Amino acid sequence: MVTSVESLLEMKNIKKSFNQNHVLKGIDFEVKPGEVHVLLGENGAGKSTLIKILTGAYYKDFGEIFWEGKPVQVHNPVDAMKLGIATIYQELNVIPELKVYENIFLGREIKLGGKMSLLNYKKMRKEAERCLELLGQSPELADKQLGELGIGQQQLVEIAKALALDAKLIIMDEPTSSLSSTEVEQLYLCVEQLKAKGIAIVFISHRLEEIRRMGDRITILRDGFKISTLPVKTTETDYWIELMVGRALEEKFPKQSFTLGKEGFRVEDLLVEGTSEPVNFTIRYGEIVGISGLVGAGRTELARAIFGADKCQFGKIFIDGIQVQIKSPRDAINAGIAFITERQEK
Ligand SMILES: Nc1ncnc2c1ncn2[C@@H]1O[C@H](COP(=O)(O)OP(=O)(O)OP(=O)(O)O)[C@@H](O)[C@H]1O
Repeated sequence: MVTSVESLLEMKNIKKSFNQNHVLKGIDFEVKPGEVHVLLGENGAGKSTLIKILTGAYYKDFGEIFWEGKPVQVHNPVDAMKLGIATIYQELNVIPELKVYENIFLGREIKLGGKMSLLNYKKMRKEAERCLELLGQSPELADKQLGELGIGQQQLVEIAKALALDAKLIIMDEPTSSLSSTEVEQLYLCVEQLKAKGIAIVFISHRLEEIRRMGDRITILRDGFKISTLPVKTTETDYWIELMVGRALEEKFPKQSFTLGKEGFRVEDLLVEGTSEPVNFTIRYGEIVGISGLVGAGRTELARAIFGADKCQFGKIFIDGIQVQIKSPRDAINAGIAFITERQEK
């Protein structure tokens, strides 16, 4: 008989409610060593709640968790850490003023022993170098001050921290949302190295090309139910989306012919706090204009300034060719501008 690869993690029939809100309604989720397992679902599908149960931030109402085939209880983050579960959050948990190796051992410093409890810097540095090398990084990185590194490298330091803890499963929650394209490539390479060492990765992402490139299997959640677990390579992206949203996709982008109207909105030399370059753009009636940039590039600040929620330092706004003064959201609403904000974190 051919036996399948043993599971690293099995979550069975996991249920969780917050008061009357049944968020997880009996989820099964399995991860094998050395695989990248993607969790996909619309906002509110229950991905974060499932992960928080796994990492000990929440406790399940019902269900079982098996780790390397044995039943386990994860009551708190320390339980998860002891099993070998590490999480890389979007907001990195690092101290810029410290060196890379000090960050890697933050809170778990290696002591020299003896009464003075002095720290064993040499050992920490050496161990940090080993973890960085496992990720394909230069060992010299261990001695750099963390604040001098870009976000991508800081994230790799978080992953090195997970390795120093002997993590067997690393959870990455939207890890590429703050990274430049070069940094994303570096993360892909690092994930390959982790996989080669048998470390499993649970990857939460909405970016379908990224899932296609990195994922081995994908589990799709919808409204607190597990809809399906599929191999990434042999299934179509449209099929994942259908399962995620719960309907067929014939109408994804219905063909339309459309003529754009005249200019309705114009921004001239708008200088927003925190950005160095003034912004200029126009929007015609019937047109959708996207504002793109990495996290921290000033996208939200620009939208807030246009809506009068933040002060802009300089610049002009025109509606139908007439300059308007927007000093508050009330001014913006009176001028016919509405603002749908990004989702508030709970
Ligand atoms: N601490 C909490 N108290 C009450 N309700 C909560 C809590 N945490 C999550 N929820 C609710 O659980 C549901 C699932 O949320 P969850 O964050 O797990 O979804 P998600 O799939 O991770 O979504 P997203 O992609 O937006 O992060 C939502 O309706 C949310 O409002």
